[in-house]
Formats: sequence, C-alpha cells, structure tokens
Amino acid sequence: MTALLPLGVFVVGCESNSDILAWELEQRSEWKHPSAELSRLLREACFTQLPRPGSWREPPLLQRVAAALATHHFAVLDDFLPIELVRDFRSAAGRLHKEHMHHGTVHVGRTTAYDAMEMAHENLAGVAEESQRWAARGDFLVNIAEGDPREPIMCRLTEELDALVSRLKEGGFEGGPREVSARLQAATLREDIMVAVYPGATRGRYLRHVDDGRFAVLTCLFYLNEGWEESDGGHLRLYMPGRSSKDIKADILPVANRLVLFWSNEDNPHEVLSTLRDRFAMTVWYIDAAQSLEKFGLEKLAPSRGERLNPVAPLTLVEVLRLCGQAARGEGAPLGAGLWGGSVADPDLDLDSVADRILQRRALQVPAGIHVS
Ligand SMILES: O=C(O)CCC(=O)C(=O)O
Ligand SMILES: [Fe+2]
Repeated sequence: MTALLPLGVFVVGCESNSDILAWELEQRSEWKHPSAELSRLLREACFTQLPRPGSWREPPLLQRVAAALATHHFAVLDDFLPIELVRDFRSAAGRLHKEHMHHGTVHVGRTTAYDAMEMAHENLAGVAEESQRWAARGDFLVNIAEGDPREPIMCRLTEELDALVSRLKEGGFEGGPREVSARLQAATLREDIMVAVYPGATRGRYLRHVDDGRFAVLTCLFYLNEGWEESDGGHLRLYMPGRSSKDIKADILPVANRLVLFWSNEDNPHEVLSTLRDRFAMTVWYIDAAQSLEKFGLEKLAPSRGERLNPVAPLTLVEVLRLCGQAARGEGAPLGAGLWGGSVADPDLDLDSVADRILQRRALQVPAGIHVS
C-alpha cells in the first residue's frame, strides 16, 4: 500500500512498516502555522523589493535588512541581481546538474529525527523505485570555487554577497542595529558556492535542520526559478527559534532573483518542502573563522578534496589569520595547530609566510574537484 501525501510525497509499503507514514502524519499535525497578523508583520518587516539590482547599498535599505535580521533573524531581498545574470546562472546550473552534481548526504550522528528515521528504514526505502523512495534529503549539488573552469560565472554571486556581508559587518549606517554587525564580526571566511537542484520527479525536499555543523554564522540562499508558483511547492520553510521548534515562521517561495539571508544557528531551523518542479538554488555560508580553524586547523583553506574556505573580500588571507590569532589569544585557545608551522595564535609565527604557503598550495589546485597530491 502506498500513501500519497500533499505535494506528492510517497510512502510505499505502509502495510509492512507503518512507522514512516505515522511519522509523516505526526509532523504535519505538529506544524503550527503563523497567524495572518504575524505573517503580515513579517512580510512588511523582512521582505524588501529592491528598486533596482545593487540598490541594497543605499543606507535606508541596508538599515532595513539589518533590522529584519536583528528582529526576526531573516531578510529577503527581491531583484538582487540583473535578471540576465540570473538567467546565465540558471543555464550554468542546468549544465552542472547534467555533468557534475552528486547526491546531498544526510550527516548521521546529529540528533535529528530524520537521521533516526533514515537509519531505521533503510530496508523499506530500498524496496521502492528511485522516484518513490522515502528520503530525508533529495537534493543534488556541486561546489564551485573561484576560478572554477566549469562555470566561472557563478562567482559573480559571491562578489556581490561579500560586498553585502562586509557592509553589514561594518554597520554604522544610520540607525542600523549593532547586533548584526557584532554577530558578523566572526564571519571572515566563507565556503565555496554550493549549487543545488531538488528534482521535481522525486519530490525533492530536505527535512527540518539547522545549518550549524560547519560553524556557519549566516546562510545566504539565492534562487534561480523563473515563473515559480505556490502550487509548485519547494518552499523554504523557516521555523521559530529552537532546534525542535514546530512553529512555522515563514514559507518562502524560491523565485528567481530572490536572496534570503538568515542566521545559521538555532535561530532558524528550516526545511525545504517537497517540490513538484526542478528547483535550483545557490547557497553560500559565512563561517566563524576562529571556530573553524580551531576545529579543522588550516586544512580547509587549501584542502586536498572537497569544498574550501575563502577569505571574505576585501579581507586577505593573512588578515583573516591575524584576526583569528587575535581572537584566539584573547580566549587562550590553541588555534590552527598541526599544519604549516603551528598555531596562528602564536605571536612568533610569521603569518605572512604561512599565508604565502597556503596561497601557493591553492594556486596548484585545479578547482574542479580540488584534488592535490
Ligand atoms: O535551498 C534551500 O532553500 C535551503 C537548502 C538548505 O537548507 C541547505 O542546503 O542546508
Ligand atoms: Fe539548511
């Protein structure tokens, strides 16, 4: 027996194992939708229609974005880039999907409901055809680094995002809340762009989670889907703060040229609702550099495989290391030990030569796949 839930989620084999169906129904019964009043307030405070691409630079608009982040933990900017560029991104994302994407993986080991569900039901999930499998996460993705020969155009997005984040970090525009600038100070590194597609054929979705595993401070999502309708599904659903919150804050359509910014921690548990059309997005995470260096050392700055961390322009790599060293000395933390000559917190370490060595190593890398021996 197969259950077909709203927006086309399939649950097959219900007669032999009803747990998944029970879990799906329970989730739906626990969702608490926002009142019409709250939705109206959030739409007014957090959604900004830019008069033209790039106009976020105007202080009243920057102030509005900062106020939304400070008060409601997220901000939405429409018409962020010239539409021709967004169309070029979409074409590039389509090519990347055909040739380079791999399945997004659920990271087992975190205490999320879907990890347990996924593990408990491997067998059940295995019996269905690909298009009918129960899955916690249904996206395909690829990371694109600066200078990536596959689709170098994608980095036009990070140029604009780095400018926006740096400006929010500086703060100081009239009336702008200090909190946003303070929270962003740590975010001196960012990951490569992640280009993702959630296929309509498999009702792609990504169950509720928090983006904090990678020491992300801010999540930036940029959507590429022209002509997207409510009935296509694939909303980004934001929940009220709290890891297991079931109180829905906002359902955001992934329409083309829309940028969504939100704090990556428990302020914003979120999920992607299942989609009926192929849904393309570009994601960039801004990372707490000191925390990342403390956990991973310098390895992620010039990794031998996988995505890498990059200084947030206009910061240079040596400036980022210096800021992290200062932060670590302040807290007495052993930072970046192990690679390229010790801890960046050591005042005797020559950070210029450490940065040079990292940059040389980066220059040797072929960004497509980033494999160095
Ligand atoms: O594509 C989206 O709207 C969100 C994706 C997401 O939450 C993630 O990749 O962590
Ligand atoms: Fe996420």
